[in-house]
Amino acid sequence: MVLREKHAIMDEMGMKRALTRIAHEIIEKNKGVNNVAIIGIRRRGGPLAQRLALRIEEIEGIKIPVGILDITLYRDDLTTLAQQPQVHRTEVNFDINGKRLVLVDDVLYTGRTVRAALDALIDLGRPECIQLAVLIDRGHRELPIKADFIGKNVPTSRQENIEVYVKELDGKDGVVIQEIVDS
Ligand SMILES: O=P(O)(O)OC[C@H]1O[C@H](OP(=O)(O)OP(=O)(O)O)[C@H](O)[C@@H]1O
Ligand SMILES: O=c1cc[nH]c(=O)[nH]1
Repeated sequence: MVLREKHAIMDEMGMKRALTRIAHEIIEKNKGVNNVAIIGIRRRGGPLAQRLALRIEEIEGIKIPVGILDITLYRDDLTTLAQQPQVHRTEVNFDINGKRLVLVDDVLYTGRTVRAALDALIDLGRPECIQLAVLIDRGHRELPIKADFIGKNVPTSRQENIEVYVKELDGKDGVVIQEIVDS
């Protein structure tokens, strides 16, 4: 896929502010964070989940459990993936039964990744509820999935791609919109 960068839609400060707002919204919606845990979807949902947990700890003074979910084996395009799927470890080292879970990802597009994540979570236990936080909602849903917490709504065409950069994996923070020149 050949991509041409069009413009930046969020810089480092914008990302920080969006995550701080989402942290406040999570606390408000759950009336505190006593029974709340955060789970990021690999890969970029992981660092975003860690940052949200840190922000919540700064605000509420409570350390909440954080996990990372690998959904590779639950994807509905597994049989059509060009390369062999790379399976990484799911790192959820706490009991999700009865927890109020916040699932975190960088981009929400068709909703298929979140669908797969829900499948993976249900295999781990029975949380009290699952909420969804995403940094970018770019529309074009193909499944009945909706985010509870959104950093930024970005209307896109299908000829575009959203790329989220996080310091932990990419050495910088930011979000850019790219044009798919050739698929
Ligand atoms: O709503 P969807 O249509 O499922 O799209 C959203 C997903 O797509 C991206 O992951 P991708 O599969 O591109 O892998 P990546 O995390 O390596 O970028 C992104 O990180 C989301 O997880
Ligand atoms: O634009 C998109 C669509 C899916 N996943 C991304 O990371 N970006």
